[in-house]
Amino acid sequence: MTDIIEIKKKLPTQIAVLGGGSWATAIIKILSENNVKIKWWLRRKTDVDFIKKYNHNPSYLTDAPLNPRKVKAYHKMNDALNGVEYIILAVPAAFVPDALKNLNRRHFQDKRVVSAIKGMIPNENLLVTDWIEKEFGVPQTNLCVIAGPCHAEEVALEKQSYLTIASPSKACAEDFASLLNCRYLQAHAILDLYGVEYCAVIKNIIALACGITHGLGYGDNFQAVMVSNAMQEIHRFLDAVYPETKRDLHSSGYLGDLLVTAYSQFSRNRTFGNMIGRGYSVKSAQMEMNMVAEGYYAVKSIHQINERYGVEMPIIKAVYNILYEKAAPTSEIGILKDYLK
Ligand SMILES: NC(=O)C1=CN([C@@H]2O[C@H](COP(=O)(O)OP(=O)(O)OC[C@H]3O[C@@H](n4cnc5c(N)ncnc54)[C@H](OP(=O)(O)O)[C@@H]3O)[C@@H](O)[C@H]2O)C=CC1
Ligand SMILES: O=C(CO)COP(=O)(O)O
Repeated sequence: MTDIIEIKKKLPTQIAVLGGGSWATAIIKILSENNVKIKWWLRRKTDVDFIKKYNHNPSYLTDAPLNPRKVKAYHKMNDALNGVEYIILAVPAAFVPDALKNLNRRHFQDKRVVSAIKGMIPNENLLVTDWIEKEFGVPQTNLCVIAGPCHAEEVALEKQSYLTIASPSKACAEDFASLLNCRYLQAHAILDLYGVEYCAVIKNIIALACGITHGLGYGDNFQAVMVSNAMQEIHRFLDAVYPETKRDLHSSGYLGDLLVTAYSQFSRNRTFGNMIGRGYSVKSAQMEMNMVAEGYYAVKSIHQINERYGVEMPIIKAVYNILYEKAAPTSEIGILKDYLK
């Protein structure tokens, strides 16, 4: 009996990763450092074939080698989900309903679901974990999110990084965090699922705002004040929507996540905002970027959710007006200037 338990302990954990972008690729690289088997679903058959042949993602983090003993690529999602303990979602939020449209509750039964997504499901204005619970009946105790200041590009370079794994279930968060710890990454578990998830969504909008102001010619002095004000904005919103007395917004899962995205050269949200500040239209900025800036979709959801709560969120309002109401960036940021202190 003891022998059987020991053998079971040594069996690799089977994990499905859904999504073929930079973050999915980075997460697979991290997980491959541990005792796991990864079944990786990508939407393009040509990408699946390329990975099988060359053990690299042809389109994102193309230099990161993939370990073929641990990683198998699939084009059929059903095959990728077969027999796994964890399902990691790494498709940008706006595409999640379409990507999962052929799945049902059975596919999620008795599995832990990890959202690596920092965005909202548009139209429904739901956090990804809320949507998964609603659509597939996954209990909250089997849900967690990956957050924290971590860009895929730095993971690919094995630069020391940290992640925060949040779940209302301590076991779920700790078990998953233990699968990520490796020589260049530390993951820690916390219990504030919604707080972390909302903060990760809103910080993308703030990074977009930082890009807009940079594009308009504002400097570091202005950005520092805006980021400080943004943290207060996040604080007010979370207190209204999901109050939690033990939440420490200064920790890296919240403030750290905001800082890295607001300041990093790798941030898609900041890059997208910068183009808007420099005079690109939303359409042309999207076409030029070829990667997804979640903040573009998220600002609409947060703006609409906040219509119910009425929290003072001048930065969110300015970004919403610029992206969805065709307001001129110069005048919106001009108005914002008077709010900030
Ligand atoms: N990149 C990062 O450093 C981090 C990203 N995140 C989050 O991870 C999530 C995924 O982002 P990321 O990997 O960076 O995105 P990328 O922009 O790198 O890649 C986008 C991915 O989405 C796929 N996609 C596009 N349209 C669809 C669709 N209709 N159905 C299914 N898949 C589609 C693309 O496929 P194709 O190539 O075939 O077009 C591609 O695989 C986001 O929520 C992001 O905020 C979180 C932390 C860090
Ligand atoms: O969330 C991220 C890093 O923590 C990625 O941010 P961007 O999507 O702006 O690149």
